[in-house]
Amino acid sequence: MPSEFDGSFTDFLESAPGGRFTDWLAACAEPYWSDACSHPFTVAIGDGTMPEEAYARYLIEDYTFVTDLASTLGYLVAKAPGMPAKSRLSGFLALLTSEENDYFLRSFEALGVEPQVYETAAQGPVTRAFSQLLLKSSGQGSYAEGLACLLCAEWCYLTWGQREAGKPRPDAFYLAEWIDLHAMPGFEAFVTWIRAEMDRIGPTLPEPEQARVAGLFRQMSKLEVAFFEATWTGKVPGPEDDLLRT
Ligand SMILES: Cc1ncc(CN)c(N)n1
Repeated sequence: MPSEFDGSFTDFLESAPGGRFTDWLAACAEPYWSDACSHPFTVAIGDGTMPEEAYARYLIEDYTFVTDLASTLGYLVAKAPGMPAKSRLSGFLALLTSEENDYFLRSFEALGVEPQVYETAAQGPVTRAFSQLLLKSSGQGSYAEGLACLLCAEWCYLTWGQREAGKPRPDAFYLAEWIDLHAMPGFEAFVTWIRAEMDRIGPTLPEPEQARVAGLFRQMSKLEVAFFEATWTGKVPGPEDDLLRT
């Protein structure tokens, strides 16, 4: 778990010479970053204690999130500076809209969630806040801002996915495959690439832009916690909830 930090990247380098820009982002997002990666919902995916009802609730919300994530990737493909980055991002977009989409459809069927439910599901307040942040950052913000949001979402899932992959797989295929999708070598390679891309670009940004990028990563981490919390407990947070505040 990174220690909490609230200084600039230059300050961070003074305390951790040679430190990575992405390590600074994670440290600035504490405690939310670690809370997201270790949320009880993620542990229950791997240890076979996940209630079906909570997982169905999660998948319905997450399908709307992943739909907006696909649009986010479209914006990032357009903004990426050259072919190597466009190729990485579009490769992941292809995976999301094929293999991962297929995973959702098979899981909905197994859990008895009808197409009209997941195709027309209204987003709850957390997913709405997520979508606004993702789509605004990648559509109206800079490449670095959109990339910071993508990094947080995928790095968090790689972190818990790899941890849970160290245990025997649960019986339900929808839990076992969700772990595999987030622990497989191709996914790890993609997250390693996003980190390297952010580590390359981040240090070249002016300080106010670095701070904006760190703020987005922190807000995304907060929303990852709120998302797990809402699907785990079934409680819908109101506007007064700290996790929804920017
Ligand atoms: C909320 C959320 N965050 C991240 C991921 C990983 N793509 C996801 N499926 N859902």
